[in-house]
Amino acid sequence: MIYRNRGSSLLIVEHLTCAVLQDISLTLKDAEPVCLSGASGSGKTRLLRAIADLDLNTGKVMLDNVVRESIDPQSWRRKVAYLPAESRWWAQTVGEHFRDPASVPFGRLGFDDQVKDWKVERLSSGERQRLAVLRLLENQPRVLLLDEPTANLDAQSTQRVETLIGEYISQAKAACLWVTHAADQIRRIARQRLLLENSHLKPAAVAE
Ligand SMILES: Nc1ncnc2c1ncn2[C@@H]1O[C@H](COP(=O)(O)OP(=O)(O)OP(=O)(O)O)[C@@H](O)[C@H]1O
Repeated sequence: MIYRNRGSSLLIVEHLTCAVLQDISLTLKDAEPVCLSGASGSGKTRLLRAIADLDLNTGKVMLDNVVRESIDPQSWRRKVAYLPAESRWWAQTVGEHFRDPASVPFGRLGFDDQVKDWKVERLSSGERQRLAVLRLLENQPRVLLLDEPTANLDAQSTQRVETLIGEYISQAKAACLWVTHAADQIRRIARQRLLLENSHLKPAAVAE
């Protein structure tokens, strides 16, 4: 991945509290992906969902120094975008889930352009995962909250996703919090690593 500059603080979370986490603070800088790890059930998904304001939570969250409360919830969720581990699909065909399918770089994640005519019901879990990444990026988020985005992918697809997201983060000067357990992936992509343990977030070494 190519990272041009050292980033500046883009998303600031202070004293975030939700159903399963208390008093979590963190800062995400632009163009500096942060990997988040932690045991199963430690609250990684809950943390991402709380930052995206998808679950009830309290605390101060700021994007570009603007507090979350002053941005309407729909815009907030577009700017601070959560990619769930299992994506949701509601229309019949893939293309219907994109605003402008003709401009989506399907080829970057190994699809040809006919994929937009595919029925959603035929998609494998890995195809869903790759298409969900493209759908997320189409909204040009400022912050990417990624919940194990390559969990179902082979090595080549994983590399394609890492490269596409890395380029997006660099070019758009976006921030990224990426949940992963894979040590090799953390070494490839992380500028910083956080570990969620006993409801506390602590820094961890990128290479172990
Ligand atoms: N709405 C909720 N209210 C209360 N507890 C919840 C709620 N949703 C999930 N939990 C519990 O909170 C804990 C953290 O869940 P979460 O999904 O964030 O874990 P995780 O770290 O993402 O785990 P995994 O790596 O297995 O996906 C779990 O014990 C889960 O059962």
